[in-house]
Amino acid sequence: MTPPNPPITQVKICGVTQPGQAQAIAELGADYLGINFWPHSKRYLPWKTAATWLPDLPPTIKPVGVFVNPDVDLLLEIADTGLLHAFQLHGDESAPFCHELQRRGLTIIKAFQVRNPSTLDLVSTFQVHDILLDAYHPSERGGLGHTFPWELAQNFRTRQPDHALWLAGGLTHENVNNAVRGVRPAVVDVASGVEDDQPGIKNLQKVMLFLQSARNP
Ligand SMILES: O=C(O)c1ccccc1N[C@@H]1O[C@H](COP(=O)(O)O)[C@@H](O)[C@H]1O
Repeated sequence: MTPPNPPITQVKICGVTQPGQAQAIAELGADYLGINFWPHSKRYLPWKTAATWLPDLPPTIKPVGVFVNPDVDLLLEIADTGLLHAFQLHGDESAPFCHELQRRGLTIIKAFQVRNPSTLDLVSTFQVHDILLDAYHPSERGGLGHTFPWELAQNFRTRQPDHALWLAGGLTHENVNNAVRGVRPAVVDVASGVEDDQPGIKNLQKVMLFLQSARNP
């Protein structure tokens, strides 16, 4: 379980598609590696492909699968392999759906797009320890590089201190410093902010700068 208040904010680099880049990101010291298993994502990687190289990653980096409205049987099949540390859900998954997966032993990170303060009321109906807050978009599911008002994330931290807050949405090496100082999330999560113009291909220099800025706020 992710500690709600780690001494240093942890970092997740998300939407990695190449094993060589995954290795390099692990060596740079990222805490979590996100792989996107949603077929409509620009960063999609089929599970069967990821499963061939996930076992080669060093144990210092924890692989997280990103899903949108996944099929339960697929999740359980993947969970049985033991190759993923956690399941990040970016769709309309209900509270009972998440609770049932947790009952079956899966670690769930439930993502919410923060539209306004009432989003946080919805979050409080989920008994899920790890909560990810991302920017709102009327039709897209994530990975867009948009920020949202971080005061709302700060309010969430104050109101729900026992949750591990994962902060996402438009983070870059230039703004993550302020985000960490202002919000004090357990984890910061970035996809597009460490890329140039090819989704799924990371700029390792940006990854390094992001790690430095997140850890030295
Ligand atoms: O990255 C994607 O393509 C994606 C698609 C569908 C759901 C989530 C996705 N990524 C997650 O979106 C947020 C924000 O990403 P960004 O840094 O603003 O590009 C992050 O949690 C990613 O893991």
